[in-house]
Amino acid sequence: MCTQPGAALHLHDFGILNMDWLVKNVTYRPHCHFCVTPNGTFNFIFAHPDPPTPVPGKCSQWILLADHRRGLQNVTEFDHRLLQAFTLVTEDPEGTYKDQDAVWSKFETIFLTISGLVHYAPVFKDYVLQALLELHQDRVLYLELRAMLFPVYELDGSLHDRKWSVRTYKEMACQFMEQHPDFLGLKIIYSDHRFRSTSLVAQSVQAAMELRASFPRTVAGFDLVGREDTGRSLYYYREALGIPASHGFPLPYFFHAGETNWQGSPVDRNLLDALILNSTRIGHGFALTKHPAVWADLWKKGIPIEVCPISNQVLKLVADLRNHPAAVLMATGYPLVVSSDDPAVFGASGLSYDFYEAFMGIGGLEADLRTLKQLAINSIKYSALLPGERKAALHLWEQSWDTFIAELAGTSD
Ligand SMILES: O=c1[nH]cnc2c1ncn2[C@@H]1O[C@H](CO)[C@@H](O)[C@H]1O
Repeated sequence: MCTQPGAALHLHDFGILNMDWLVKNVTYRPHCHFCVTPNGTFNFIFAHPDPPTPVPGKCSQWILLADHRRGLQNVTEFDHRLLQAFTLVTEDPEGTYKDQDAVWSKFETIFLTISGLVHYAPVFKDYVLQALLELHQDRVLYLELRAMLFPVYELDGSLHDRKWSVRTYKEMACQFMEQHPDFLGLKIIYSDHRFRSTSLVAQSVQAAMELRASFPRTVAGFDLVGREDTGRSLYYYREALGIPASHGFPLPYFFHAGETNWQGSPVDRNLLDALILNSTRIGHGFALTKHPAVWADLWKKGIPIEVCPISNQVLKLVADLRNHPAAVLMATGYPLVVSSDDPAVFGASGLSYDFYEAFMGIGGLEADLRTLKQLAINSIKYSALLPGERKAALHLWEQSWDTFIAELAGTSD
């Protein structure tokens, strides 16, 4: 199914582009080294002439990948091993990931593993362009990216700061838009991990305010990411998250909240704090139906839930999509947007697969073209686009929807 999904509002920086590209393109570039950690996972670095010595006990000596491949009998098998290290895909998911701890552990390891590849400046730029291409081919017209903005490095080890990364995201998006006038760019939701100390999160909130002030059209706001069940609650960070308001600085929040199967824990209570902290949208909001009062209040304020069906299945929040809480939300008319979270890590791509799942599994037997249309319109309506940008996006989307319908009518003749 290649519909007109509109905007992708819930995506994470380096989980969006097919991991095959990292294996086949990036690891074949010159000066790519790898080492192996005591747990058997890979680390990568691009460096010339020599990479810095790894911290003893943390990783083996660096090995130049080109040399390593030259010495191998079966390069395809090695590349397959790399690909397996970059995704959650396995032939035996139930056996491989016995519980949520197992799947989340590998999930976080993947982001660490690919970090040395994607944070190398030339790769970083190409990643953005390639990812936009993949999403654009899937007819996504605009995206909002949760990005951690870790330092990006050059071959000589010099580092770029967050501002450089935001500027580069912006430049790459502009470059892409010049070649694809039917694409409307991206915005960044700067994100920190919910495992960090309160003082570090306070620093990140301040950094978010500075970034938002410097790039008001590119930086949409701030979020806290990472596994909620084992991470810290929004309440835990209340002082840090109160900093913008205490300065009279309107920093929009886009919180992950209630991405849990539990009820009555600080984790599902994140929904309450997301409401109190005026979150613009809620990521996942899986626990929402267990909190009718919060549900009603969020609804009154028009706060949409970002639903990521494949992510919820892979990370084991839902066994049967037909019982996804979003089915209840959709049946009641609660505003939803569908997104794909980290499609590359899940072995999917773009946004279509999640639209398909939402349509087939969550929408029920009466889901039809109107469902798809509403979801796409929601993705533009609830985006962080400015009013003028939103109007343009809606106009562009309507044109592509009309073409899509005409094509559909044509094929059924
Ligand atoms: O579905 C999700 N829920 C919570 N955190 C996530 C999800 N997907 C990705 N990340 C977080 O984003 C970081 C990479 O930018 C990952 O390290 C992971 O913690």
